Parts: sequence; C-alpha cells; structure tokens
Amino acid sequence: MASHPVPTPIVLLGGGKLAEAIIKGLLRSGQVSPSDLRVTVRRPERGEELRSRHGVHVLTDNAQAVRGAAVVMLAVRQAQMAEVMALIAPALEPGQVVVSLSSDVRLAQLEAALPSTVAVIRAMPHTPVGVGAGLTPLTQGTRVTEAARQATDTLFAATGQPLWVTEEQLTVCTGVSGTGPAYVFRFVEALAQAAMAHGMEATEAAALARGTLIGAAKLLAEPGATTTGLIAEVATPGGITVAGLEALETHGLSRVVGEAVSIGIQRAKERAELSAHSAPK
Ligand SMILES: NC(=O)C1=CN([C@@H]2O[C@H](COP(=O)(O)OP(=O)(O)OC[C@H]3O[C@@H](n4cnc5c(N)ncnc54)[C@H](O)[C@@H]3O)[C@@H](O)[C@H]2O)C=CC1
Ligand SMILES: O=C(O)[C@@H]1CCC=N1
Repeated sequence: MASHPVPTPIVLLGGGKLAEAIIKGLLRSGQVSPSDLRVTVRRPERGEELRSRHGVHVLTDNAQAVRGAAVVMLAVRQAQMAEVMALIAPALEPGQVVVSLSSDVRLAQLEAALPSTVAVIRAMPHTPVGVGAGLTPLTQGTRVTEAARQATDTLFAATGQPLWVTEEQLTVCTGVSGTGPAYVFRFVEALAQAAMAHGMEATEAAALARGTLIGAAKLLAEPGATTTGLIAEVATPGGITVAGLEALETHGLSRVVGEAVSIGIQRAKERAELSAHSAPK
C-alpha cells in the first residue's frame, strides 16, 4: 500500500475536531502538504484558526470546495449531513471518492443522496489519527472501484492503519474504537482520582495516571506484545496486582465496559434509523 501516493487534493467538509485530527495526521505523515488540503467551515474564526495552525486552504462554499478533489470527506455532524450532501451533489465529478465520517448515515442513504458516478465509502476514524496512530475501520459502498478503495486505504494508512470491515461491523467499531479514546482517558482520570483519594496532590496524581497509560501503551505497541503477557509481567503471583485485578472484576469492570460499548452501538443504530427516516428523498 505504501507504494501508492496519497490521493490529493483532499477536501474536508466541516472543519471540526475530527477533521483537524485528520489534517494533523496527514501533514505529520509528510506525504501530504498544506496546499493539498482544503477544508470548509461555517464560522470564519474557525477558518482562521485552521489556516494559521496548519496552512490549509479554507473555504465556506462546500460545492466550490469539491471541484477537482480526489477525495471528499464529509466531516459535519448528523444535523448538517443532508444539507451538505444536497449542496455538493450537483458539483461532484465522476470518479471522485466521497468518504463519510458520520456514524449516523448509512451507505444506502449516502448513495441515494450522491451521484451514481462517485464512489462512496464510510470511515470511522478516532482522534489518534492526529498523531499517526489511528486505526480507521472502513466500509465500501456498491460503486467502489479498486482505485477508489486503494486511494482511501492509502489516505488512512498515512494517519495510522486502515481496517476494512462490513457496514454492520462498522457500527460495532463506532462503539469500541471511535468512542474508545474517551473511555481510556476517563480511566486515566479515575486512576488519578483514586490517587488523590489516598492523599496525593492533584498534579502528581495526574502525572502518575498519565505516565502509567503512556508507558503501558508503549509496551503494548512492542512487536509480539499481548495483554495477557503484559498483565503477567506486572502481576506477581499471590501479590498486590492480583488482588487489584480481582477487585476490578468483582466490582464489574468487564460488565461496565461491555455496557458502555453496548449503549454506544445502540445509540449509533438509533441515530442511523432516525437519519434514514428524516432524509429528504
Ligand atoms: N470526534 C471524533 O472523535 C469522531 C467523530 N466522528 C464523526 O465525525 C463527524 C464530525 O464530528 P466532530 O468533528 O467531533 O464534530 P464538530 O462539531 O467538531 O465538527 C463539525 C464541524 O462542521 C462545521 N459545519 C457545520 N455545518 C457546516 C457547513 N454547512 N459547512 C461547513 N462546515 C460546517 C461545524 O462548524 C463544525 O466545526 C460526526 O459525524 C461524528 O459522528 C466519527 C468518529 C470519531
Ligand atoms: O461521539 C460521537 O458521536 C462520535 C462518534 C464516535 C466518536 N465520536
């Protein structure tokens, strides 16, 4: 995959948090330059922020932005998706690849709203794309050519790793890896709160919790690392970690995490339903 150049120009419709993470990741890869990136905004102040931080082209006209693009990413929220798709549909050119980052709009709905001459793909990135460490599940529509698949694969490989899944699986990915960074950060906060409950100062408590996550993540990133092996390295038989791990399970860690993932998947499905029923035909 690495032998293929990242397709450019890349257009991001909606310069929000995820769009900025993707911009950062692409620029950091060195495979894309600021002049290859266009982003649309609703608020001029936000446009100025993105221009001054990253040097990208900023526009307010979505239809104008898509002209001549290799890849167009839909990075607005659910409420703006129908409006933005209606705006760009007449301006899209045959062969363009449209990648929707929305958790809420299904392939069938995207394909119904966009011309049949464009390839439609759904992606579910997460914020680690901003540091080139993203894992991005992707699912393809019915009109995707090998070239369109390759182009999207190459683009997300520049921000980490692409992972092709079915559309049903993409909903699961939304509840696990799309949301997941927030859960991990919340765990770090809980660890810091526990340190403070035992008398540590807030700054030291935060440093302990943060250092633990960053160190543990680096170990997990080593070739051949497994969670079972890494847990065994910490948990001295009959020792303190074993007691702590037992407490985590007794108090429902697996159940609580399972519940958060199930609620996320459920919410994603409900929003997709809502979106399908409110879409203009
Ligand atoms: N934040 C995340 O980690 C993830 C977000 N997503 C999806 O990405 C999409 C965007 O999410 P966020 O970046 O978090 O939201 P956000 O609210 O930060 O970004 C949306 C941006 O679109 C802009 N916008 C609204 N209408 C517009 C228009 N007509 N033209 C141009 N720009 C317009 C808004 O001003 C805002 O800056 C959502 O569909 C979300 O489900 C998917 C995976 C992860
Ligand atoms: O919270 C959300 O709705 C989006 C989708 C996955 C991550 N952020």
